[in-house]
Amino acid sequence: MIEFDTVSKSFWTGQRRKVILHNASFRVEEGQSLGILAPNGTGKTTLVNMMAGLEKPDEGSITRTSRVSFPLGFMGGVNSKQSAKENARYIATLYDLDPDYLEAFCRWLCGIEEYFEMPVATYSQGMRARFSFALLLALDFDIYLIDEGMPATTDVEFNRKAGSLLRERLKRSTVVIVSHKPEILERFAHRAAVLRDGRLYHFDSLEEARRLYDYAS
Ligand SMILES: Nc1ncnc2c1ncn2[C@@H]1O[C@H](COP(=O)(O)OP(=O)(O)OP(=O)(O)O)[C@@H](O)[C@H]1O
Repeated sequence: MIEFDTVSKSFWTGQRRKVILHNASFRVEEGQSLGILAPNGTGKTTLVNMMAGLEKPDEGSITRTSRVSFPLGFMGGVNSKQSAKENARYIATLYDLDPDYLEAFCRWLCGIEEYFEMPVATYSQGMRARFSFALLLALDFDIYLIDEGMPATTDVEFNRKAGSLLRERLKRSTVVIVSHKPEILERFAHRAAVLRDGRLYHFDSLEEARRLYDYAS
């Protein structure tokens, strides 16, 4: 479970206070995937980062009682001076996994050949995305956080392998996905919320959420 209790978050832009969340209280229970619709720039990434524990609220508290993933696509936990191999082996120790397994899994899924032994700083954006996606798939979480849908890389083989693994994983996990496109949420969640002017409006169905979203856009 992830629980937000009277959470507020805003940023000072130098001219005004940009409110992301105002006094929000809600829960994400295991088994109840949630899609959050929000226009660009309204705070999707900030919200997901707070759920992951990467960003702190200004006020209120966030409690996690499940294993919550880092956001799909997040590279913050990867040391770019080290290779994918070194990163994978180190991250395995943090999650109490067999380093040989994590290394072999990421090597197989990424398909980045000799770059697997080179510093992550030398990778293309696509190679980085593949590596972080592989790490997320190698680890087992109860709740997966997805910012703007599945990152489609330009590598067809990777998309095929990672896409089918992710779909399998998500069948038995809970997903929180934020997006500005309702059609992206459809594949993952039935319950939905709309983030608007710092407030989260919750609905039992995506259709209802979509009505408010379309109306207010
Ligand atoms: N550290 C910060 N300082 C000031 N403003 C910030 C900071 N982080 C985010 N913002 C602003 O807060 C707003 C929400 O940012 P966020 O990245 O969460 O939105 P988003 O909905 O994910 O955006 P996008 O759809 O464009 O990726 C944006 O206007 C952004 O410029």
